Amino acid sequence: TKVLQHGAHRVGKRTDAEMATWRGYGLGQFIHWGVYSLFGGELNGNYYNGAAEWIRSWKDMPHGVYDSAYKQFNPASFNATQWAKMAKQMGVRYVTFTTKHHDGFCLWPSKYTDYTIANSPYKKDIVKQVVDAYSKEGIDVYLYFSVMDWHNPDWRYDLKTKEDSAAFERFKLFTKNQLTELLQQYPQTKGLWFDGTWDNSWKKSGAFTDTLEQYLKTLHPGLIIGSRFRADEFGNRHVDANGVLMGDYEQGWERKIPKTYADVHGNDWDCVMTIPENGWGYQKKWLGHWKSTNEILEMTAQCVSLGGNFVLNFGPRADGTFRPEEVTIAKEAGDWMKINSAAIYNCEYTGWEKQDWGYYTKKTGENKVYMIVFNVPVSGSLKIKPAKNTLVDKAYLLTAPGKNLSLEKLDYGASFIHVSSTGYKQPFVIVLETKEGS
Ligand SMILES: C#C[C@@H]1N[C@@H](C)[C@@H](O)[C@H]1O
Repeated sequence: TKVLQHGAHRVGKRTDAEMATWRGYGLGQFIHWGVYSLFGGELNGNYYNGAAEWIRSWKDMPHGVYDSAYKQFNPASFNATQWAKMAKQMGVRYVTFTTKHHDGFCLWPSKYTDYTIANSPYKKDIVKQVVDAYSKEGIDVYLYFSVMDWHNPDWRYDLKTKEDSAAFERFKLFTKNQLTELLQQYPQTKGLWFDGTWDNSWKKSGAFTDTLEQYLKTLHPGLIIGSRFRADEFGNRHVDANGVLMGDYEQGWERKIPKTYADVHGNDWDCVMTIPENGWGYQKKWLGHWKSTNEILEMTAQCVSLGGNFVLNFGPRADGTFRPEEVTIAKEAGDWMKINSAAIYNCEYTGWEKQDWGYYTKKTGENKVYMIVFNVPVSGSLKIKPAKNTLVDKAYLLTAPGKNLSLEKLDYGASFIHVSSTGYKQPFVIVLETKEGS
C-alpha cells in the first residue's frame, strides 16, 4: 500500500450513532427542483433527449434564455409541508434536496452570488422551508450540492494555465463559503450529497477536498458525506490509490444496483434512482419506460437485502406540484410500507443463499429473517437455505403471525415453504424465526 496524505482516513464503516441511523433508513427520497423545472426538458416544442436538469447544456438552448429564466421562477403552489407529508406517507426516512444543481442557481439566499431564489419573483428561502417541513415530519434532511457550477465565471473544467489556477482558487473559496452558510443556516442538516465532482479541476484538488471535508465535519460534527466528494493526491475518486473508500458510504450507485454482496466491498452504500429511465428534474414527457410501484418496491428490497438503502427521485414541476404518477407511486409504496416496513427499516444483509422468489433481510440482533417474496413459482414451493448453524423454528406471513406455514425439510439443509401458487397482486413478507443449531 502507498502512504497517502489525502487518501481515506478510515478503513471500514463508521461506527457512530449518526451513521447507524443512516444505515437503517432503508428508503429515502431525492428531490430535484430548480430553474430547469421551468423547461421540463422542452424548448419551443422541441424535446431535449438528455436528462431534463441538464437542458442548459443542450445545443438548442441559448444560455441567455436559460440564465434569465429564473425571473419566471415563482412556485405559487409550493407547499413544503405537503411535500413532507407525502414523503412521510410514503415511508421515506431521509430526503436529499437540491440546494444548487450544475446550473448554479441557489434555492437559498446565498450571500456569495446574486443567482439565487432571493432575486426571483418568489424571493423566499426554499431550502429553509424544505429543511423545516421535513424535519418536522421526522424525516432527516441531506443537502445536494453541485460543485460544478456553470454560472460561476471562476468554474474550470481543467487547470491548464496560471489564469485557470487563479480563477479556481477563487472558486474553491466560493464553494467553501457556500457550504459554510448552508451548514450554519440549516443546522438540522444531517449530511451533504455532492455531485459535479468528476472534472480534472476537482480531481487535481485532492488536498483541498480533504481539508475541506475535515473542515465541514469539524463545523458540523456527525456530518455524513459520501464518496463522490473527495479525490486523493493522485486524482482517484471514490476509492483512493490503495482501493480504500474515501467517504462515509459508497455514493457511486446512481441508477444502478449492485448484483451481489461482493459488489459493495463491505461499505455502506445507497442507490439513487429515477422513476423514468433517466432524468432527475421535471420532464414534461417521460420518454421510455417508467417504473411501477412493484418495480420500485423490488429495488428497495434488493438494496436493503444487500446492506444498502434505496432513494427514489421525484422531480416536481416549476409550480411546486408533483405529477400524478409520482403521487400515485408515493401512495402505493407507502401503503405497502405501512404493512411491511419491518422487513425494510433497520434491516441488513443476511448472508443466506439468494433464491429466485425474492430477497432476505434481517434486523441486527433479532432471531428473525424476513423473506420479501416477489416471484412465487408455479409449484408454490419457496426454497430456503439458511446460513450455516442456523435453524428455522417456524415460518409465518408477517400479516398472519399466528398461522404457521408448512416447512418441508429437504437435503443439504434446505427446506420448502409451500404457499398458494397464484393470486398475488403485490410482494408479501414471510417471517422465519431462527435459532442457532445445525
Ligand atoms: C450526471 C448527473 C447528475 N447526478 C444525478 C444525481 C442528477 O443530479 C444528475 O443531473
